[in-house]
Amino acid sequence: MDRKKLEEAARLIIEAVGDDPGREGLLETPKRFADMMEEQFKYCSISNDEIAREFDKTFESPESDMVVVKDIEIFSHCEHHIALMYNMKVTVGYMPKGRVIGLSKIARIADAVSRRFQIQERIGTDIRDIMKKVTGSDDVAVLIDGEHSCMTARGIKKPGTRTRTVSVSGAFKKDIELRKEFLMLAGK
Ligand SMILES: Nc1nc2c(ncn2[C@@H]2O[C@H](COP(=O)(O)OP(=O)(O)OP(=O)(O)O)[C@@H](O)[C@H]2O)c(=O)[nH]1
Ligand SMILES: [Zn+2]
Repeated sequence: MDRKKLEEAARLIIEAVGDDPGREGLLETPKRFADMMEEQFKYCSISNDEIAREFDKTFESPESDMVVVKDIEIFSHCEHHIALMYNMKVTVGYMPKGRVIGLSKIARIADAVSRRFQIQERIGTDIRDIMKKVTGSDDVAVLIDGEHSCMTARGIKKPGTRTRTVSVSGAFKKDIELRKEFLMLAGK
């Protein structure tokens, strides 16, 4: 990431809104802003294939049906306003095909794809597609429930409004009973 540009951008924003980047309280703000951007947008230039390789660790497992990891808390930034998406809970389900992924890796994948300019729908499809690559299973379902500050704190200002999105593939798309079972286990 280009830290110099990030620091310059922060200075320009401070000036543009009419404050003084030279006053004491703001002196270190460009550096802090660059730190924050590096942290929160770490995966902007890292592809889904690379994320899949980073978290590609699976274990042999006896035959099992659905695995569901529920309520993984994430946050992200909408690509339209760079506003915060917050109080987001991600639930991921899949049908293992002989090997299972370490549970923490599912949360790591959800966390990684959130560190980009995003829309909620794409967070879901990114997680689904990476899960397919890592587990070798086509049967993956992702449910996300979240709040968008661009809708709750600015613009139309409707606090409490939540958005739910579902991204499914394979058997979860074809088999309505399986999809219902996932939503039941997801507890929504
Ligand atoms: N589908 C989708 N839309 C999103 C997401 N995050 C933000 N948006 C929407 O992106 C849209 C951008 O609309 P524009 O009309 O270009 O921007 P705007 O004039 O600031 O819109 P308002 O929010 O209505 O004031 C808004 O309707 C946002 O609510 C998301 O994750 N998914
Ligand atoms: Zn927005």
